[in-house]
Amino acid sequence: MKLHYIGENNSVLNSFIAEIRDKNTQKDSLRFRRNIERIGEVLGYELSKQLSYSSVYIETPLGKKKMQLSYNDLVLCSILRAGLPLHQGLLNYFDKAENAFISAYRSHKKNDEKFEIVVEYFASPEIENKTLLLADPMLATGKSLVAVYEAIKKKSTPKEIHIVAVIGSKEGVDFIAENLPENTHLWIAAIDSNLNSKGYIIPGLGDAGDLAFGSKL
Ligand SMILES: O=P(O)(O)OC[C@H]1O[C@H](OP(=O)(O)OP(=O)(O)O)[C@H](O)[C@@H]1O
Ligand SMILES: O=c1cc[nH]c(=O)[nH]1
Ligand SMILES: [Mg+2]
Repeated sequence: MKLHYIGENNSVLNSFIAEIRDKNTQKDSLRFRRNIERIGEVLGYELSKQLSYSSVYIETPLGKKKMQLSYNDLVLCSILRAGLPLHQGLLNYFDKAENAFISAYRSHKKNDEKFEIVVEYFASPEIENKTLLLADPMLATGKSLVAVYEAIKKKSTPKEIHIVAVIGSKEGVDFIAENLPENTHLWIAAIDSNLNSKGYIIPGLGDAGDLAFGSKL
């Protein structure tokens, strides 16, 4: 897996990350969602530099200009719920991409901190031999992304995979590197050192799905 740690260098990206982490600013859920969307736009722009390009002539009212345009068949697949604002940010830039949605949630046994990932809903166009962009803001243990990849693999094999994540843990990054194919790229804005006993990223930001859409039962 090739790691692209975009937040490692100073840029405006880190002011969006600071706002989604900040316990006061993140109370504004509209701003939280919009910041995740803006991070999707920045990561999408960086990712676009790795796509395949060919020459195309564009006719202006006054002449012709040869330009390099990407020709990948993109499928943008996001993991519900927290993936939705990140999906919108990516779609703002990759406006011709096809779209897929998949659900993944943590299922806990009673009074147990251990959990397994349940993947249920999967609505997708054909992914075979296409460029798959898999979006989820949080990469904690990495189990959701791997479970989602296994579910997708049962149906089709993408040509290449680009994971787009906002905040990850070192452990989660290592886990997906071990369990996803070699031609996978990870585009990530921030990597934190720790996970707590409940599998939350420390310091992270809390629960991205709840911050974007409210708490669930
Ligand atoms: O790397 P992992 O340990 O698998 O954890 C990361 C997952 O947890 C979050 O989803 P969550 O289960 O909270 O669902 P939600 O988006 O509905 O809140 C997040 O959006 C990831 O999908
Ligand atoms: O830190 C975490 C871990 C999982 N899901 C989140 O939203 N945050
Ligand atoms: Mg959540």
